[in-house]
Amino acid sequence: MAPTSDGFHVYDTTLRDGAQQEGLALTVADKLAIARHLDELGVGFIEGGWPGASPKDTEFFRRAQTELTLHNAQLAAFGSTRRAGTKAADDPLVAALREARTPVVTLVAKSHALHVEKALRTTTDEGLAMLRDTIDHLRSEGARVFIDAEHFFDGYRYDPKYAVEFVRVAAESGAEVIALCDTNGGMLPNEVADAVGEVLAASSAKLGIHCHNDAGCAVANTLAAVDAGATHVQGTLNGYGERTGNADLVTIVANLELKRRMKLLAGNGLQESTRISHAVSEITNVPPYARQPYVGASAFAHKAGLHASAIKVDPDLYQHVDPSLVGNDMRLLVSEMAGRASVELKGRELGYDLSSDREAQTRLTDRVKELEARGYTFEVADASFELLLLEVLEGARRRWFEVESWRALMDARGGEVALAEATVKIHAAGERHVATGEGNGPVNALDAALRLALCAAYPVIDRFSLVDYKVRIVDTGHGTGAVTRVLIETGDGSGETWTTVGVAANIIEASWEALVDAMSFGLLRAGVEPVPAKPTE
Ligand SMILES: CC(=O)SCCNC(=O)CCNC(=O)[C@H](O)C(C)(C)COP(=O)(O)OP(=O)(O)OC[C@H]1O[C@@H](n2cnc3c(N)ncnc32)[C@H](O)[C@@H]1OP(=O)(O)O
Ligand SMILES: CC(=O)C(=O)O
Repeated sequence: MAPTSDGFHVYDTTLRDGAQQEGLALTVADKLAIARHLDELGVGFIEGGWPGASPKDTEFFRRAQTELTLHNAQLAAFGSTRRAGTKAADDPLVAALREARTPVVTLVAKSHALHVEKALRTTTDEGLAMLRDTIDHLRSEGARVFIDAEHFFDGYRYDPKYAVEFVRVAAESGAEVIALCDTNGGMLPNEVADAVGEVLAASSAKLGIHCHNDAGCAVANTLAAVDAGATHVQGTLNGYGERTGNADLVTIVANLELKRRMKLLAGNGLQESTRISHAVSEITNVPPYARQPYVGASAFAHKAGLHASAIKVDPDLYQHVDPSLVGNDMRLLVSEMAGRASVELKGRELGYDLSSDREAQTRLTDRVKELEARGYTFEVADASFELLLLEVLEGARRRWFEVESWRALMDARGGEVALAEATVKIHAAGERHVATGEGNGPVNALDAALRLALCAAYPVIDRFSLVDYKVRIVDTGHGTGAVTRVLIETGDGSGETWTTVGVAANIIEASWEALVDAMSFGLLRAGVEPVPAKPTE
């Protein structure tokens, strides 16, 4: 039976469990900024952290009271139940939860009998008393209380009676939600579904699900729990989290909204999800994962020629959903696996209509395959591909300058390169330009010299800068004589960048080719007229 979305909770724990990811360290300002993005995404609850556990999280909740205006979400403070043998009213960490003044408090409590005995070093009766007492206390202070039943599924396997009793006590004490946690992330979907179904048969509690991805099943387990009757899902943006991460909240929600027809996010949240996922990556400084479902840069990128030929007829033939539903875009990749349809669609993406010129499609496809066999790669070098496309269409390479000669020298002293120097001689705008550049390496010096020579003819070049430079040996059988591929990313200060490729046996020569394409494409983008064409030899 399909679940309904009435009263269904989408609960985000990026700022608490997500922040437990190795290498992720958020400032209070970062946390506030991410909370605003999550609210814009339209989740129902944002777990902000554990007040009292660290000064930063205490500060986050203090500042949230005045600096965070949420339009869709309620803020939740996370913490544990009172310690064994104490009173909730006297527990300093419970006091910090009260002082966070959030509408919701989420308490983590141990639902695995062995963990109560071994980790808390107390009895299961005391474990249940800690749960009951802390819920009572926080409810009497006016908070809505949710429970994270830690290690629930392992605990259910170990001692189902205690695990079910835990859920019953939590619900009877007034907890609104009991989120069953696969804390160690080792469950499989059928195990989760069975346990959720059985607990629901034994209790009327509202159950939630909180999964980790250690067995690669976090999203599948979450969906299995929803199918079995859970009505509260927890996850993190981009699947951040301890070890292999938490269930990716956007993937969960996209699956439920698009495939189960549930409306879960406020407003048009789902359509904003790609943008928000990437905006949060900027804040966390964790590079976006290109193959992330729905929102990754490669999620709707098509490389195989046969796929492109079907997509040309109808994109749905090779896509499980329309990318615009999650704010993503379809992209066509041109490579040695391209066919005519690939280059036609890529051309369309770049603003060129090749649809009626089958012969040009064939020539371009053949040229791409021939160059890729020599080590070029066009799927990431759109700018070099566009220059190639124009060359095929026009029968000649567009040029903005003629290269008379170039050279690069290195001066090594005491075993270290002290200076690299390059001289470039070109003809542009009817004149000969000679420039010398220096740099910390020969490519850097060549870049400086070429830029200087070109600036005299085309002042716009001054805005161009090298953003990234990557080298790869593509023919590993030849040691130092192998073929080298260079990819250069160039920007013009507007935030837009373009990538070009060069291939040669010599790294400097490969870099020069990519640099020439980089400057040429920048001039093309800037609308500068090329010099009159010479036919391609
Ligand atoms: C599954 C999860 O991810 S839950 C979230 C986990 N997150 C974190 O641990 C991050 C924040 N944690 C912290 O800053 C610290 O661990 C604190 C402040 C919570 C506790 O610090 P400390 O007092 O130094 O103790 P420590 O880190 O060793 O934690 C163990 C204590 O917590 C108690 N404890 C552990 N789980 C629970 C629980 N669910 N309920 C009550 N007490 C608990 C243990 O019994 C132990 O108490 P004891 O010191 O009296 O023996
Ligand atoms: C509470 C929690 O994060 C867990 O059990 O995984």
